[in-house]
Amino acid sequence: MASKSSRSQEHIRNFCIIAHIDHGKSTLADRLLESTGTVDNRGKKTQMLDDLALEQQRGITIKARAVAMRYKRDGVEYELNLIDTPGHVDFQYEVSRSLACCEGALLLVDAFQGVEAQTVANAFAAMEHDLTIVPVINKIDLTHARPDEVAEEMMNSLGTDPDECKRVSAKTGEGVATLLDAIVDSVPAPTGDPDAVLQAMVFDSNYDDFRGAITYIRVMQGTVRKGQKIKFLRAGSTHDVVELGQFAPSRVPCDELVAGQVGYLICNIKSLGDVHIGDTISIAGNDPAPALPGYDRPKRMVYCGLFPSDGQDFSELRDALERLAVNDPSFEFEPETSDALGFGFRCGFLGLLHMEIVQQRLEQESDIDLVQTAPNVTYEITDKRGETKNIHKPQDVPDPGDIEKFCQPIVRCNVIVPEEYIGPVMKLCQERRGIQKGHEVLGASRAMLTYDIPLAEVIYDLHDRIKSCTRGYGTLDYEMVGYEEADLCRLDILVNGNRVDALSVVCHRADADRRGRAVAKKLKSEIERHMFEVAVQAAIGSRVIARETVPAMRKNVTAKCYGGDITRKRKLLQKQKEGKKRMKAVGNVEISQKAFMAVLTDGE
Ligand SMILES: Nc1nc2c(ncn2[C@@H]2O[C@H](COP(=O)(O)OP(=O)(O)OP(=O)(O)O)[C@@H](O)[C@H]2O)c(=O)[nH]1
Repeated sequence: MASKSSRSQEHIRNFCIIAHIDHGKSTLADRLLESTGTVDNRGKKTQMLDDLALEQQRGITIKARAVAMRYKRDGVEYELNLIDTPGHVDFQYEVSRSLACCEGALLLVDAFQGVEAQTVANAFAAMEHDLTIVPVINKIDLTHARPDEVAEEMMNSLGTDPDECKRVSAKTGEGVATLLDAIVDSVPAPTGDPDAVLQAMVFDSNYDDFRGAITYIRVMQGTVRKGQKIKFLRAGSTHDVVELGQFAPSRVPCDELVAGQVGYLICNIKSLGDVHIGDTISIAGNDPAPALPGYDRPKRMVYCGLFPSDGQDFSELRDALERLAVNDPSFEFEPETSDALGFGFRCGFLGLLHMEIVQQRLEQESDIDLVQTAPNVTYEITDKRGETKNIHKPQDVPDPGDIEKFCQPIVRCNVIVPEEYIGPVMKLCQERRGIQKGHEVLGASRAMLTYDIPLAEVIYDLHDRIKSCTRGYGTLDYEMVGYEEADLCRLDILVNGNRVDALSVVCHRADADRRGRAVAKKLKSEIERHMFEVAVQAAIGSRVIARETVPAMRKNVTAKCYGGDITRKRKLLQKQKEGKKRMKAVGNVEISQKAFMAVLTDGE
């Protein structure tokens, strides 16, 4: 039932929960919803803010969610707007848009794990948005909880006051009532003139099969009303407000949302592609409010090829990607043909986890068996004519003679490790061409190492290698810092002189010989013998740097059939014909899809 929301701003608090993965954001959100009576604990599903099937399956929060809670104290009713945000570095842009809609942040740290890489990254992001930070130590019910030490670590690494740290157990609910009072008393009320021209920030969106795009907004100034004509300033599109309201935690329509409030709009928008996170909403008429700062098109950091493992599923894969893009506009895809794998798509993702999640969702929601090529990054190349281009595919890199400047994306990595693993982690980062930028002691025999590392050296397996060389205790967080020139080259693979596009890679010139030899050796072992010698070469431009030879077949495979019964010969030739279907011809050489797979999916 629609209700007029006439909340005065002084009784509104907008805050989010930020933390390292698994430190308890979603569980604490459940407790806050319960303690304010927003949900009763009879009907609730745990982690009710994680509603994407994959979130519940993987136990991680992928999409931000907003919920309005009513909290009564001393006869006054407060509206507490909670935004639960993804903690993973891949979704940093969504975290920053959620922070921009809040005045406060609960900085949650596990009472046993202590400060981790994403704790630091998210705390710095909250400070950049001038949010009031409420330090919270969670899981104090754990046997090995060490809240005093963790409070010390937080002071050393984040400058928080140990006496200000709220100590809670999101599992048992201990300390949650005190935390609610701290939110009311510490987080400032929002400002903004409800009578000014409407200016609202889009901080999230999701797709409802019946109502289309649901746009999450924070009203910065003015008032948005049901039936009003509004404009998305960056997208340039205008829409009528069909429904608006808040989530508590399901949708509760109301007549208006005033400056300071967080809620949702429904405008019969059929595709999430028309809703851009970070966009500004204002009136559709003349003199709209100015666009809010901080809007940024999602930066795809990682690309890979996705191909149906069986050629017939191409159209199914296309339909599945289109369906997924409606609900997750942050990844992009375009058709690509590969002489190795046939028809497929080149996809761009926010990061490695995002790529994994999209691939899993595709395979779950459309049960297509996918082949994924090794992920790579976007390079910035300036040619001899001074023209700079972003290159997403290795085969599009120009020949060496036409390259003036070859730049690669660099990320700043924060690695938090127990002191005994500092040596192995430093060695690993140096092997990945990292430049050390910092070494901070965090107390409790832990340290934070900061390295600038090429993104191409991070995306494939640096996170796993850090986990394995620190027995799982190390944590990694990174953020883009820019592009830097490097001595890079395109390494090509030729079969009897014909370049195999799908096998071209970008690598450091110093690595090219090693990688060329390894790929040539692997491909040689996978290519079947022909009636002639097959030369497998690795080359940089016209310079061959490695060669392997597949010797010619010495005898005719059907020879042993002569004199044998005709059916056996026919069966053998039929088998050969079957085998041919899965072959890709490169010049006069036939290479099996298995051979390409062996090379394409290898991270080397
Ligand atoms: N013992 C104990 N376990 C907790 C507490 N809070 C959360 N947990 C557990 O810690 C794990 C992670 O909790 P989540 O709430 O999913 O953590 P999160 O930060 O939302 O994780 P992401 O959504 O992946 O970022 C779950 O198994 C929770 O049951 C607590 O106060 N005490």
